[in-house]
Amino acid sequence: MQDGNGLDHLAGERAMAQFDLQAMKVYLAGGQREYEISTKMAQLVANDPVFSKEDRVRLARKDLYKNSLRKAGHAWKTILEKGLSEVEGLKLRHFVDEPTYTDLHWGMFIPAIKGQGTEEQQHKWLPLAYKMAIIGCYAQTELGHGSNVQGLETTATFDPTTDEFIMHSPTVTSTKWWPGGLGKASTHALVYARLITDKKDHGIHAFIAPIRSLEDHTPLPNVTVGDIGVKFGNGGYNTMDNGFLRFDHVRIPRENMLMRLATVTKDGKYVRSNKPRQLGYGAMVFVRQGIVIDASIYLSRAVTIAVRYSAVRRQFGNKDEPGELQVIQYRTQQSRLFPLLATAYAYRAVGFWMKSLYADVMKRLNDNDFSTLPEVHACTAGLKSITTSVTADGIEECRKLCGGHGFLCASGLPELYAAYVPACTYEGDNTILLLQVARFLLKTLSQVSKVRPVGTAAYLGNIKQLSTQNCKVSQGHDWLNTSVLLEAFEARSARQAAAVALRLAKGSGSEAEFQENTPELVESARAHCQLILVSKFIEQLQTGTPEGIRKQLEVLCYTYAFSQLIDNAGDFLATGYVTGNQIALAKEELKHMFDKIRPNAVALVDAFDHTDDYLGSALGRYDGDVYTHLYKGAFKESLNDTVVVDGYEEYLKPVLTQNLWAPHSKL
Ligand SMILES: CCCCC/C=C\C/C=C\C/C=C\C/C=C\C/C=C\C=C\C(=O)SCCNC(=O)CCNC(=O)[C@H](O)C(C)(C)COP(=O)(O)OP(=O)(O)OC[C@H]1O[C@@H](n2cnc3c(N)ncnc32)[C@H](O)[C@@H]1OP(=O)(O)O
Ligand SMILES: Cc1cc2nc3c(=O)[nH]c(=O)nc-3n(C[C@H](O)[C@H](O)[C@H](O)COP(=O)(O)OP(=O)(O)OC[C@H]3O[C@@H](n4cnc5c(N)ncnc54)[C@H](O)[C@@H]3O)c2cc1C
Repeated sequence: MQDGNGLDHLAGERAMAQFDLQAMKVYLAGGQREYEISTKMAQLVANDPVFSKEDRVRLARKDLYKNSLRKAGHAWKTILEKGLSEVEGLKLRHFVDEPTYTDLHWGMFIPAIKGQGTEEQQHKWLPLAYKMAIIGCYAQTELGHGSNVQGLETTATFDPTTDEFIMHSPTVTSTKWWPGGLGKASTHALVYARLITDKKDHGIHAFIAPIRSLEDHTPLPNVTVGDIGVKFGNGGYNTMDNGFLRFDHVRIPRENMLMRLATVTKDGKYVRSNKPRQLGYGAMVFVRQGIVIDASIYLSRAVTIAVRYSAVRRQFGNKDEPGELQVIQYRTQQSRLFPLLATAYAYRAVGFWMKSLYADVMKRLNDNDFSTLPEVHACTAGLKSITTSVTADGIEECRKLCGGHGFLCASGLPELYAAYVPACTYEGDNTILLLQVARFLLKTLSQVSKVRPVGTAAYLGNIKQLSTQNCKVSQGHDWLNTSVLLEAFEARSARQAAAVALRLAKGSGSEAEFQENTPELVESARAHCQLILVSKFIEQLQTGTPEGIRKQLEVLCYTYAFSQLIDNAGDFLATGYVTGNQIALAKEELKHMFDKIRPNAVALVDAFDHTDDYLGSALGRYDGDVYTHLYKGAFKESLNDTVVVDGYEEYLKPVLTQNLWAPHSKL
């Protein structure tokens, strides 16, 4: 059997690297300490058979789910027994690499209580949640409404005679539908419902509703709850018990309404705090900011697989070189693959920045400074939208870049895609989120003469200059100036936003006109987000990047920016800021960047430091021994458990042995 020469090829690839691999690993991990924790947790998971990912795509749903419960339980036990810190625990969960109920418990239930609960409520619920004596989920979406949170129908009606809320699901469409962890695991749900006091509807508020017995896990009286069914793909998101939930006049104590933003008194009086009600959406902001770095991780996994495999795989050849060519040598392969590699790096850098942005807004909120909240909302919503869409498409592109073998589950790519693609929908449908960004841009522009825009919208303060001056690039290397690049992205975004704002301003202000312009609004939001991504990638590079990796990061940064410029050339050209010739010059520069990436490509994906266990891919193996493992893998296929397939006697043999023409066949 041919071993594909994989080992030799990747060793040769690694020898070509022109940067400090270790420094890059530390940079991508977010620092030396994070790197050490990551390495330790990756090994811990890889060496523990309970966390094995083998056969995940072959398990029936019940077994898959039970196995995922086993892993989550074992993860929690490991965290406790080893006394792992929060950061270590999160890393452990990361390497277990399976969506599960604990994600929603730690990722949304707890943050929502922290953000919306009073101190007293936090003291009551958080200790229980921290020791997992209760398991919580985030029950917002209903059968009838997901994006339109204000349209939710579940009611929480206050009964002053008993000092309780009556939770009720009045219609089929009011059934809670989708919450992760709700289906089978949760004991409590954070329910978003319409608050009604004295027949008055005060809109959507959050309530903690016990849903399952803490004794035997059975649903509480008048609670109907279960799993919504099998989802897209094998394995993938099917380890999660997304659930449905209905209440039939279920009573919960008044104190179970989270009362930091609004209160209902014992006698039924509704009192709003002076804090913005948007803080009720805080858990979504928290998760959205985290999704950006997650996008980088998912994309980097797919890119690692595709780059390593492209260096191993050989097809055709040319007269000038002996043997067949590695497919990574082909320009078309590079032009599809290297921008994705650069994108994974870009999202990592921007993800780090998002963390600081989030930390800053939290500090301000604690000091009752709400001034940056709209910008942070626009930023988290927009970047969540762009990065998840690009990553989902990028994983699929990597699958195609691996040719036929990419279609096998052994490549790891189909399952990666299935697990990732719902990110385009959860935490806000990506189009809805871009429309939020567009509304923010319109509002900012409408106030620009009175209020100086700040943060990521600051460039809109220069709208006049950006609308009148054009791009000065006359030779390819003029593009290798970050201010020139940034100005191009700023001008394109400012002009797109101004154009649609002007069109709307000329109209009657009706909702119908707004709707008519939503495609342009979404495009302008995308332009704004692409500007943020490019500018923050540049900014991150300019702040203390170690010498041994700076050059490579610059190459990746230009690759990212040029590919964005070229992929969106239509928009750039339509704004009139750049010319066709300037785009052509950028294309040439991009090819030069590919030449610089090529010798470093394998090392650049090695720097993501994904273990073979975590990647779970025969194509993306570190040693490049692809063919041996694809071949060995086939013998794990259950159809090959017997040499003669089950079903032969009943169904194959009769076909083979009847020896008759089909009665009406003309064959
Ligand atoms: C073993 C243990 C180990 C440990 C394990 C560890 C842990 C794991 C850790 C982490 C994992 C974390 C999470 C899990 C990962 C994945 C998630 C999986 C599940 C997903 C869950 C969900 O999907 S939850 C449901 C999400 N739903 C949505 O996103 C709905 C989208 N819709 C909306 O956001 C809104 O309704 C709307 C904004 C689109 C529409 O609103 P509108 O009707 O216009 O709104 P309002 O009138 O309500 O508001 C308008 C004004 O409010 C501003 N605004 C809107 N949103 C926000 C916001 N989020 N923040 C701040 N401000 C906001 C908006 O701009 C308007 O402002 P103006 O009035 O000024 O214009
Ligand atoms: C795997 C997964 C896990 C989830 N986990 C949770 C959870 O834990 N808790 C929870 O509460 N929810 C959860 N959700 C639900 C999720 O948050 C919603 O599905 C999401 O917010 C989208 O809402 P929707 O399904 O109502 O889509 P819809 O809003 O019905 O979208 C359908 C289509 O209509 C378009 N559309 C809708 N409104 C407009 C508009 N105004 N303008 C233009 N286009 C529009 C959308 O862009 C989309 O293309 C989960 C969903 C998934 C898939």
